[in-house]
Amino acid sequence: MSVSPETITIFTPRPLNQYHPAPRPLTMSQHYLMYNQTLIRDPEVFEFNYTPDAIHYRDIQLRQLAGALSPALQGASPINANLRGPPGTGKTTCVRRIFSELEETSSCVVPVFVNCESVGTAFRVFAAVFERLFGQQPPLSGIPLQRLTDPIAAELIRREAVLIVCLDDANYLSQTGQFDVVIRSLVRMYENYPGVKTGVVTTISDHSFCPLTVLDPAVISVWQPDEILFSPYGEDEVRSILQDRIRMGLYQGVIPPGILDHITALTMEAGDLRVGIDLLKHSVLTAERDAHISVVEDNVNTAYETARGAHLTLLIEGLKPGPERLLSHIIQMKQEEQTASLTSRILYESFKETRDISYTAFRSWLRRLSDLRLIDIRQRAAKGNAHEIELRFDPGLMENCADIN
Ligand SMILES: Nc1ncnc2c1ncn2[C@@H]1O[C@H](COP(=O)(O)OP(=O)(O)OP(=O)(O)O)[C@@H](O)[C@H]1O
Repeated sequence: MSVSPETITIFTPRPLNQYHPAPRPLTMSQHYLMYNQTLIRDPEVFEFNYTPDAIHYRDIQLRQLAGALSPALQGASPINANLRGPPGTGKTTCVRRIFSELEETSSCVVPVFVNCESVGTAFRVFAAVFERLFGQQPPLSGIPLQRLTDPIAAELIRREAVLIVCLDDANYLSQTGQFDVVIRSLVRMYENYPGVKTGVVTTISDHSFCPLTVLDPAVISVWQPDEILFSPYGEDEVRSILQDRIRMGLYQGVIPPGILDHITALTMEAGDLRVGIDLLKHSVLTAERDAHISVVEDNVNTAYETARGAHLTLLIEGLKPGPERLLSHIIQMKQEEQTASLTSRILYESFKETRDISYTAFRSWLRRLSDLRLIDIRQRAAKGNAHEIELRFDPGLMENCADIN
């Protein structure tokens, strides 16, 4: 929420220019902030679930998603959509935007957003739908799913409404073995409850997760989603998105151009826009703490250490047990310096001694670690198919963040 001059009180942050009384000559003390000054105009802008007004570089994807869901506005079943792309490429942001437009446009569309990382079962998915429709949690847990789907279907029919559920980070449902049952229960609802219309939007950032391998053919034939692809942002795109956040969230001049370049470079290195947004926030807080009126490189570097650790911990915690064990193995080999250069073949041979694993599964776990930018896989020049494996961060730091071994 932005601060307007009318709402300023003694306890609310004031724009910087109100702290510089014009008549007094400039002194060194005016280059430093008072205890209650802030460089942040709108803290909301840096919250992780903030939906920006302008979603740049995603016009095509927004149109595709809107096109798939728009039949719901006429009371018809929407087309299911599957949004795929690496973390931080704007999938969730695009869904939230289209969902809020649907809600503004029609009361006969009920969009429900479910974060599958925290909601891992069909029961909890339908409990979220129940809560959205009735404004309260279902009375019981541990009851048959039908005790939820019956009232949900009746309410949808009563309202003549179309239900659209977004399963954000849907790949997590496969960890609990619930992907098939959740998709099946949603897309085939019309069979048990004639007249009910539903649509499903899935977002998937795990490159190695292929829904078709875990879905029953009978579910696949009804699900049939439009595939919407989200490619990683280039450096100029990252800079411009961050620039936009700066304009919305900070006072003018707080991030000098050279500092934005530095933050952009670090964001590209981390491979996730979230790191850049987090860096902006933490660099500014560090600058405030040091009583600067603009961010300096040291503030960014200090903030980067914190942001990088937090980001790494989140990434590693989100891994499935298989890739996590493989990462742990790579860290161990790197720390023990068993080999000057670690090729995928050497790694496979060594990892295979610890567990029975096919080369195909190994390659897919390796690819997952690379997609998350935890490792680099580089083709070795003039060495046929040999690939070299590098950790993207210091092994000690990775071990600390993951607490794995
Ligand atoms: N095109 C964009 N314009 C402005 N902000 C963006 C854009 N794309 C992403 N963001 C911001 O980057 C952050 C991460 O985006 P988002 O959560 O949508 O990514 P995601 O692809 O869903 O990631 P994940 O797969 O990890 O869930 C959010 O703060 C979001 O506001």
